[in-house]
Amino acid sequence: MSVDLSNFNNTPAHNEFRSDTFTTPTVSMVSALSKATLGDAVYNEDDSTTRLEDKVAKLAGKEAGLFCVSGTLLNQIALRSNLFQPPHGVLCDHRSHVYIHEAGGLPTLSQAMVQTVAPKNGIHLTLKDDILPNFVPDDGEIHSCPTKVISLENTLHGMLFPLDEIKKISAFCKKNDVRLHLDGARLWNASAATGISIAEYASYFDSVSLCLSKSLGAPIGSVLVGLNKFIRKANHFRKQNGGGIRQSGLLAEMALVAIDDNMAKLTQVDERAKEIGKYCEELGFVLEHPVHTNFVFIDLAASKIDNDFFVKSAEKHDVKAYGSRLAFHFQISDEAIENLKKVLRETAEEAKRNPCETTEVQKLYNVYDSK
Ligand SMILES: Cc1ncc(COP(=O)(O)O)c(C=O)c1O
Ligand SMILES: C[C@@H](O)[C@H](N)C(=O)O
Repeated sequence: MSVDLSNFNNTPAHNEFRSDTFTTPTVSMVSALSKATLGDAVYNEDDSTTRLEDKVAKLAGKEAGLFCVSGTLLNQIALRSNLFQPPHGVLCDHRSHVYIHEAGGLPTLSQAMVQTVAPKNGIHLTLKDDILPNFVPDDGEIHSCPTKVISLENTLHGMLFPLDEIKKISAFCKKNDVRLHLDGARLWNASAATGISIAEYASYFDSVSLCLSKSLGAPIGSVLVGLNKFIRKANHFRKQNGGGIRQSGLLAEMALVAIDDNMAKLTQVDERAKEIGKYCEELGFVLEHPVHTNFVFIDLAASKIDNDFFVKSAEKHDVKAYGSRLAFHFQISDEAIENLKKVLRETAEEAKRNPCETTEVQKLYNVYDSK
């Protein structure tokens, strides 16, 4: 029976700059469904799922992997599995996804206090300037909440976390009985940009979550990697939170193709982001930080940009974009890049004509606008 899969070539993500989470399954991913096994993964009886978990664990040099439907669930069960007895704190960058975008999961699921730090260098946390001044030792001081996990993110807002700093923080954690977690939703991007392997990065962490549904293009899923004992406990918390998946082989086979097909496309995507970052600066825009990988963050206030004007111009030129962030991925078309440049030019002209002084925080999306 031949099935017409050509629809999967017409991705709605061709003009999508809101996020790389909008990437859609390719024909090769959907074709792989025919290979999927149909075991019940809650009983650990699905071969396709096991193959995916083993593949990612091997790539990361870890003993085991756990497939989950989202990076948010993985981060939260990973952090919970690294925590034991409250009072306990999780120290992270003030922009971290585990703090900003996971709906208060840490205080809810882990009863943890989040100790956020704004890095002095504006790019990434350092042991000396950021962690040491804010770390709370577990020294018996009954007024304090000891830091028991440090959670890093690489990339964070598309920015690379330097390996030499990771090494320093990891050594500190080991010396002070603190767990180290990496939100590696885009560690694929970091590895492609630096040439440092996933395993090298992961070797400094107790746990790493890796998303398959962003820059790699799988429709659903992330994999958590760590020691066998840790993954067994994380699986327990996954089930507790309704994350057990039955016939996940269908999703796993698409994710396996995503890894094999799309890792090689990441550096080309970064080049496009850097091209647009440079174009923004040539137009007189101020960027929030350098473009390291697949994100451009425009400082709307410093650039005097009226975000409403930007969004309306984007709509006019068939570009999906909002706010200060432009995300790049392998499914964006050349035409969309040219249309984005038109939007940026128009917005720059408007910012010169009518400099915008409001600094309204742009929501990533407004739930009242969606279904
Ligand atoms: C850095 C980072 N971590 C975790 C997540 C969560 O992944 P998910 O959207 O699959 O819950 C995201 C966003 O998707 C992210 O950008
Ligand atoms: C919004 C956030 O959860 C998502 N990870 C994104 O980067 O678009």
